[in-house]
Amino acid sequence: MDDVDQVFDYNAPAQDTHKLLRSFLSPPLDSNLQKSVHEFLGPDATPTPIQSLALEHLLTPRDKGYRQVLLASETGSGKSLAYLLPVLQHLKRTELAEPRHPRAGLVSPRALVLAPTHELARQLAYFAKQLVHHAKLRVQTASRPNVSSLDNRRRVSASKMSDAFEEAVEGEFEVRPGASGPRFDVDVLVGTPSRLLEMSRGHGWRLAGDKEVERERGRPWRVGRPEMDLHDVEWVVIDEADVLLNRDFVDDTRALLADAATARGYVVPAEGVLDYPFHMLLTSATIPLTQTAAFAARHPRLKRLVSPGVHRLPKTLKVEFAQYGSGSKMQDVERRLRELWEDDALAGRPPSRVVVFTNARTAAHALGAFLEEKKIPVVTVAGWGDNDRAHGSNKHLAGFIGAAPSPTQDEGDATTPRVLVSTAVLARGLDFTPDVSTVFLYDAPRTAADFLHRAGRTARGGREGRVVVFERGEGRGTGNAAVVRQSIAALANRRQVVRR
Ligand SMILES: Nc1ncnc2c1ncn2[C@@H]1O[C@H](COP(=O)(O)OP(=O)(O)OP(=O)(O)O)[C@@H](O)[C@H]1O
Repeated sequence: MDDVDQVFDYNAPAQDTHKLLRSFLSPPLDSNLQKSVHEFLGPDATPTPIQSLALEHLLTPRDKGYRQVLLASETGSGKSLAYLLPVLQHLKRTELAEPRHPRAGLVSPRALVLAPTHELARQLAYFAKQLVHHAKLRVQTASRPNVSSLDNRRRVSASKMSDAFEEAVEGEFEVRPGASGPRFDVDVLVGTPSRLLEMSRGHGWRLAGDKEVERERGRPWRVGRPEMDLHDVEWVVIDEADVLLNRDFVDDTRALLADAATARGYVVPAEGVLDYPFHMLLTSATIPLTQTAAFAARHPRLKRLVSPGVHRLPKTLKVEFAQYGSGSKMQDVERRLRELWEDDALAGRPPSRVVVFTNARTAAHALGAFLEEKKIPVVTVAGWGDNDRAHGSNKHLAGFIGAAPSPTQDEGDATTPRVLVSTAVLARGLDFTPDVSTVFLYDAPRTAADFLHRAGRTARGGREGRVVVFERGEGRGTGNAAVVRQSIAALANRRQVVRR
């Protein structure tokens, strides 16, 4: 695991949040949004520090023009609400004022929310839908990965479209504009950069001109019709920005931003300052030093709203270490699970749910199979196609994440999975239910960011949680275990600079 001082920007000054008002009523939030917030979080909910900062700076902006803002705070501190409230309020207030640019048959969103996985996109869309219940905005997900967008040739009537919007409770509805139908207004469209790019450029755009593909098919590749018009985009939110701007995602993310900017008449410079013609919000639980340099070059106006807890573990999270010896590590996991459930039974609690992270996909599958053999029902999600991952809904995560439909089995049923085994694929952004009070790190985390994000799937929203780090207790590998402990201790001790 890396040296935290070398990877995180501890000098990005955090704001002193003590002076900010701690209420969802002030600064003024529209009453319909207030109502939804209180329905969702309870009548006594107060904003978390990052939410106070966002309400203060984004709800009543002091500067004119398009803003570029980074919201950075620890995992589980409510960043989704922090950015959704200002975006939704702005969209509501301007829904009649802003001239739209209708183009028949295309989805025409006013805000894009980008997330690294389909699961997170669906969960965010579900959450946003709860928030606009009274404000009546239209939120949609574009994340369904298994449906070919060429299906869109099927024409959809206007009434079917609006029915489909109503039915899209879980965010499972695929946006399917008709080829010649009316324009397909969406206020907020949530999706992965790759799916959104496909909507902007047409299905299969990446394969255009690929000689090998053409040779295999025996004919030129035909790119599908674009499904989305980006003229009306006023907001782009990049959730988990440290991931979406890292080397795996940055090309797609930047390409989508460029498409939106171009659609709005801006010539995107290859180098130098990027003044996108829309508001850009970035969120992250970590500020990598590598990105600080990139922001300075391309987004010098970027305003950082940083909570003092950024780069830290949630205060309510306990860290434990479990040593394994020369025997089977999988048996150790099984033993720990059974001990946990025995403790739950003794305390009269329902058996806890546990998320186990491995580093490699093969290890996740092996552990999942081992536990199943031991009659412990498991959901394994380590890659494409696992457990219906591709089927366009979060049903495979039922019981583990809030926005998934409730499990159909009886909660006390011994066949209900209480263990989710996954890899990096579910380590980011997902808001696991309070039932997930324990996270196991089966493999030593490779980086400090991996550790923070995996551990941070529990102890969310101020709730208690526990992360158990499996480490080698003897023989080869103990040196690495010592390094991991040092890095975790450094994370606990290191403080963000605070601007007073
Ligand atoms: N003001 C609040 N009071 C109590 N609970 C809250 C509040 N705001 C959000 N929550 C709850 O806290 C949990 C975490 O919120 P959210 O998923 O937005 O965190 P996050 O900061 O985006 O985390 P991550 O960095 O892991 O993506 C959710 O269950 C949410 O409902």
